[in-house]
Amino acid sequence: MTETTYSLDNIRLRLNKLDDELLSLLSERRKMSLEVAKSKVQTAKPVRDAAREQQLLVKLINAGKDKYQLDAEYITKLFHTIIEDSVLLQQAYLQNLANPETCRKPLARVAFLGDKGSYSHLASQEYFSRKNTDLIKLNCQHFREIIKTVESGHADYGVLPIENTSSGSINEVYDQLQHTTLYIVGELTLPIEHCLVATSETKLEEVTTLYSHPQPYQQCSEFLSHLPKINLVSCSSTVDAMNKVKALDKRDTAAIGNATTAKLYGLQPIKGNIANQTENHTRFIIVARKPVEVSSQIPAKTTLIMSTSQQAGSLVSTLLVLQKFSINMTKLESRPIMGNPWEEMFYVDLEAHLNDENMQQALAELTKLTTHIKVLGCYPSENVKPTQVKIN
Ligand SMILES: O=C(O)C(=O)C[C@]1(C(=O)O)C=C[C@@H](O)C=C1
Repeated sequence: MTETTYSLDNIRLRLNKLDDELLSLLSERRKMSLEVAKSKVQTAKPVRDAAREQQLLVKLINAGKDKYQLDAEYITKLFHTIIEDSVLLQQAYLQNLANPETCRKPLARVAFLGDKGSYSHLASQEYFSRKNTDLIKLNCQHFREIIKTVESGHADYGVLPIENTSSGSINEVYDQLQHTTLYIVGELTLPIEHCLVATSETKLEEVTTLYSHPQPYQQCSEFLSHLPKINLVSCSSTVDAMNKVKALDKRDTAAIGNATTAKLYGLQPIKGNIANQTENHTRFIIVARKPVEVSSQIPAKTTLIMSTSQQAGSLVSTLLVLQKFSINMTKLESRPIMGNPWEEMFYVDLEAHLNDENMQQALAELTKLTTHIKVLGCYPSENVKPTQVKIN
């Protein structure tokens, strides 16, 4: 019996061709998503249609099982990504129609923390590429500088990390929002994949000095607790940390950062996946001098900042208003008010359009119950929650 010979070169050529066909089909699907968006402009239907997504996923899972021997989990994961892309594309189209002024700008000056390759830079690139906008990058050394650069008109937008799934809220950013005249106009969640990075010769056991921004350091605290002898040197950003490690070129020195960025700065990952949680994500907010209009066809978030009187139950009474108007709160954060010891400012993220009737009524009631209240912004929710399907 003759054995089949498998030529790797030949298989790779066939794979290349097939992958190219997949790309072409994905591009075709994107064009259709845009046609759907145009049809939804005419019919005023919401972008998201959970029933249609259910139907689609069930049909695909069954076809995968019966016709193609593809398992349900694989198909679900793949199509959650495809549908997320379709939703975000449609949202971007509708947002451009709702904001013709900004839509006409193919270039935006964007202020963010750190240099090329910092997580804030990656977030800025992803956010603005979805909007088909090229960036003029304005690197900043700290959060206050980002806010000031936008407030003064030197930048159109600022990108700020606001919370992380491992280390929680970024207090410094919340404190900056207390006094700014800027509005939140968008959000983006970025997966953060921390590695220990160093020069190519460095071994993990040799590392005694770690350069890091405090945030990644906190997010990797469990891994770092197993390296008790390590000394931390605090840096202004992950890129700053990598630059310093590269310049020192010492075998006992490492930084925390992203593997792709490390290569950009001549370093290598020596240990991957070092964050406390495998699902390590950071949510960024985008700030600008003018608020945005949010299309009523897409899910929106509204962020409020408020302070209540120092009486028992005063915070509870504000939360009851949200319950009364069926408004879902996705985050509540409290921060001290500078100069007023023991007084707190509350930041509230709501799943609501500012212009909705129930939101307006809730706002009117909240205004009576609070000593200070301000809308920090109403913006498209870019967190596309995957539709769950029951697989038998
Ligand atoms: O069919 C629609 O209504 C679409 O918007 C398209 C689509 C998809 O990409 O398949 C995207 C979002 C909806 O939630 C459902 C399906």
